[in-house]
Amino acid sequence: MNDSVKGTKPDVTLAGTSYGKSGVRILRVAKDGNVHYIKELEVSTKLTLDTEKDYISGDNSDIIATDSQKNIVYILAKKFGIKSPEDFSILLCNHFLSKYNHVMKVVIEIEEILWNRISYGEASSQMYHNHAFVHTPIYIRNTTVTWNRHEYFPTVISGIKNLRVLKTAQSSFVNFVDDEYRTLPDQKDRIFSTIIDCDWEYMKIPDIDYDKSWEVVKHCILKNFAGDLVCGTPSPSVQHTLYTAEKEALERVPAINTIEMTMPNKHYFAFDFSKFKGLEIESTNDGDTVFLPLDKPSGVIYGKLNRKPSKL
Ligand SMILES: O=c1[nH]c(=O)c2[nH]c(=O)[nH]c2[nH]1
Repeated sequence: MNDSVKGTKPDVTLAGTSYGKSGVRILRVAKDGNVHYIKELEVSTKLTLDTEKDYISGDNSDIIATDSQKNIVYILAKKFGIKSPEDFSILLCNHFLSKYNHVMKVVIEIEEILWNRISYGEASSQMYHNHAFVHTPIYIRNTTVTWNRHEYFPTVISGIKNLRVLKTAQSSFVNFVDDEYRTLPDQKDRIFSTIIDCDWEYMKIPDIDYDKSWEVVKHCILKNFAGDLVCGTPSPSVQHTLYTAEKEALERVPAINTIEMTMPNKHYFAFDFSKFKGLEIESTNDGDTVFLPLDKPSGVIYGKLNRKPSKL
């Protein structure tokens, strides 16, 4: 037999462990008289213990069952409410670390399922329903909070996922490398469409208003993509638009340390009408026109911006 498959006992070391419950779905209703407020979350918990005996020798005596972890999510939500996904994650981390001395690390991941109050009426006299909501899955709000036992405060990462946007003006892409591989002409006026995933990490400080910060980052992304409501804002490339959005987010939310974003370039190419000889259809982007959405391939543009350490 070949040496590499002989039945010798390998010398091994357990290089990493964690265990928990994923897909813990919860809806919490808070009632202020007839006016109800809801939060729906999908939570995942992960614990790392200070022993490995559960893995190595089958001794379960230190295991906090994943079923118990799930129960803790419901009990803390009932007792303390859900202020924001980030605050609730911090609460859960804190609970696991303070209740169980042998828990060394907690990772809580949450995705929020977004509902808006049902409303009727004109914009100026909009009326909002007391207790009926409409699902608004136009993006996903997510967070990952990691707390190591010996750290004073956890690492809080917040994110927005699947934010799909499109604009029909103020996007160009010109002056890129012109060599034997290039077929793409300069595009002075193109469709710009992308599905944004963005994550940002906060400084390790308490009392951050996570809801407000999240809204500001979302606003920075949308504003740097779309610009002024009437005139828009020019985009010379996906790269530059991504950078300006991240830069404004760091300027406007001092508690954010670092921000990263992926903007796939979902291509929409002008349909080529030039082959239809007898139809006299203009084949330019001027005036009304028709585009071909291209599913694949798409460009993938990524950028991460860190705040420079202060010189103080
Ligand atoms: O904004 C863009 N950036 C690129 O890097 C690129 N590459 C490409 O083919 N089209 C585009 N558009």
